[in-house]
Amino acid sequence: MSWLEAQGVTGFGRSSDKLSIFEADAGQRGIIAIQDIAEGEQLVRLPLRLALTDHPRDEESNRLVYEGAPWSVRLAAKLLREASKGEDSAWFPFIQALPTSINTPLDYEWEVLQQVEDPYMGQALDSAGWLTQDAYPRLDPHAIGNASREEFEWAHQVVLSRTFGSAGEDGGVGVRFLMPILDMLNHGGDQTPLLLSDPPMAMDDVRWNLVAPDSSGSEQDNWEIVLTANKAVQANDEVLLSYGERGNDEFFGGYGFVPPRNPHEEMVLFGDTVEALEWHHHYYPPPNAEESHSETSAKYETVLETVQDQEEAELKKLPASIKSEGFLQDRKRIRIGAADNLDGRLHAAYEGLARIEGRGMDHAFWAIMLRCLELLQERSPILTDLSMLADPARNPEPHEQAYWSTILQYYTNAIRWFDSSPFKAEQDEVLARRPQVERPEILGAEALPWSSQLSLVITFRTYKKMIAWDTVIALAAELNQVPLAPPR
Ligand SMILES: C[S@@+](CC[C@H](N)C(=O)[O-])C[C@H]1O[C@@H](n2cnc3c(N)ncnc32)[C@H](O)[C@@H]1O
Repeated sequence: MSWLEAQGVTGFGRSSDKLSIFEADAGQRGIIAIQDIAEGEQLVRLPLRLALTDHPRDEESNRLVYEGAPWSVRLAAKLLREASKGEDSAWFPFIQALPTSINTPLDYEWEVLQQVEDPYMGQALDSAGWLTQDAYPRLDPHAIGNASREEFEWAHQVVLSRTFGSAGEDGGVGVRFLMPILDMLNHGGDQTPLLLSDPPMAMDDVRWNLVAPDSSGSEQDNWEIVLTANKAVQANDEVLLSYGERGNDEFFGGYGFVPPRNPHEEMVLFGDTVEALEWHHHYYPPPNAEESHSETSAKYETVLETVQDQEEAELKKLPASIKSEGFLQDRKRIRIGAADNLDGRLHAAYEGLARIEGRGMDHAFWAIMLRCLELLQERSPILTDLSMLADPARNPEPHEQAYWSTILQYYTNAIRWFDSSPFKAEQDEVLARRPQVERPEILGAEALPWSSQLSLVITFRTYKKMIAWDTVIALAAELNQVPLAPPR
């Protein structure tokens, strides 16, 4: 704390200040209000020079770290160089306060990770693991303060779970940084009361801003990070910061937690538009059986070109600095979100085909519903997951258990409702057109010992299934074949 004061931090560490660090279960820390806070109050000012930063023009990193290294590797290397200086590092007290172990899925048992069931999350975890494997041997020992592989893995996870980014001039990320105190704030994002499609409430209490010297009003000739209350906070309440409006993959993969009832959660339906069209062709062969192969290809090409032209036009509008290989790859993915949020490209592609093939204009909705049902069929049943989450022997926390019990009831009714609707038989018939694929035998989650890791994995995969079922139900309602929504 005296280090913070010496560095010019105000609003934190003295008995008169309104915020303090608290320690919760399993060594997790957070920030708590120790006095009532009013909305709009400026709470903490942190000089920017306190931050450990990375940006593309950082000369030291450009000299020491291999070309093309991602920002996370550059910042992890910088952290390790400082750590190797011990007490001589200007960041010694900050480094001392970092968690010694960071529990993200990268460290999970293999059996537990098999239960994720989402191939895209699986791929993301593989690439994150591969990135550290690949980076370590490429780093000169000087670049990482002679750190061991384990130390590099630790630093990389620290960076992935604690870095902030400032907005760049072109709309991308400018400077990425690790900042004492700011990095002690836990995430509170948007949260819905029950279903992911319900209206959300913002759970964050504070925001941070980068303030230039002349506009800050402070006497210091320094850029500062200023933490301000978004709303009134009562003494003894935890103070939360939103890490951003993102789907659960980023929270789970990078930070190792799954935010409850996140309205920004998404599920990938296809890797890209080409895959979506191939899938369509398998399930919905041309209505005219006489059609030649080249005629069919020409139709699909036309639709693909139209969608790709739109994609390119959208991409041109985005700042160059965000268009990394990973970003472009990710953008190709076709997702569904909560609240009936369909990817426009998928709808356009299926509607385009329906028009050319003379199918009903509802066809796109039927096809997207079918894809959700297929993905649900490929995974373990949602009701089994919900029964585990609602089981007091597994999930002793009363609020969570009560929530999952209500959700179990809702989806039990919803699935019963769907099964008795006209959609069920029609969609089963189409699904039967495709030969069943042999799937590897994976032990059911019920057979594994319950643990906090397994609980997170089951929670993660359940939210995906909720999104898929919500889409099925929303599309069924849209198609208006059934008069009532499932009872709540
Ligand atoms: C920026 S740090 C926040 C401080 C951290 N709790 C600590 O003890 O140092 C981010 C990490 O905090 C934890 N965390 C943050 N928000 C959380 C949340 N809403 N639920 C559970 N864990 C959270 C996760 O372990 C995450 O990787």
